Amino acid sequence: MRKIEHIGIAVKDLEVSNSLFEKLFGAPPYKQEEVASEGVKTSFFMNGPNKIELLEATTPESPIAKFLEKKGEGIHHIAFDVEDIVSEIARLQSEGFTVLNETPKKGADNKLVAFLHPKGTNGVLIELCQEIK
Ligand SMILES: CC[C@H](C(=O)O)C(=O)SCCNC(=O)CCNC(=O)[C@H](O)C(C)(C)COP(=O)(O)OP(=O)(O)OC[C@H]1O[C@@H](n2cnc3c(N)ncnc32)[C@H](O)[C@@H]1OP(=O)(O)O
Ligand SMILES: [Co+2]
Repeated sequence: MRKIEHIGIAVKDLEVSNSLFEKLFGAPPYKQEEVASEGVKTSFFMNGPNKIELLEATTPESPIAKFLEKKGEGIHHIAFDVEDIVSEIARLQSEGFTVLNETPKKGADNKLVAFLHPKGTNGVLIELCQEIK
């Protein structure tokens, strides 16, 4: 893991939060994208070394919907940039972490992603991201 790729924030209403974070950062989101497989629509701010990802649920079954129900709006996950997600998954599994999807899946912002169960990482949901070249 080389650096934080993005911090994911669960929000109830993406449009409302886009306006709020545009005031905070002084710039609009540089990208908005729906990831149907995750039941989310997202917007990305700060197109640099550390990004902010806002996520709104698009289905009641979405992990974001469940999270909002249980915990309300707030930091949802921390994503780390990895060079080779397949070998990183194998390494983490050998270290005893629970990888929620052994096969990397297509995420937002042109990435392959995988997640670790928060129970094994002191209550913090960790996402691995590999840039699709
Ligand atoms: C891919 C697009 C985009 C990208 O960057 O490319 C994204 O980031 S998409 C983000 C949304 N997708 C995911 O989060 C996928 C991984 N998440 C999951 O598989 C689930 O959310 C899971 C397994 C973490 C929890 O699902 P479950 O059905 O078990 O929900 P529960 O409410 O029963 O939770 C069990 C237990 O975990 C705690 N929990 C849940 N979510 C989080 C979280 N984000 N951070 C910390 N802890 C979390 C929850 O509180 C429960 O704990 P307990 O002590 O039992 O109350
Ligand atoms: Co993410």
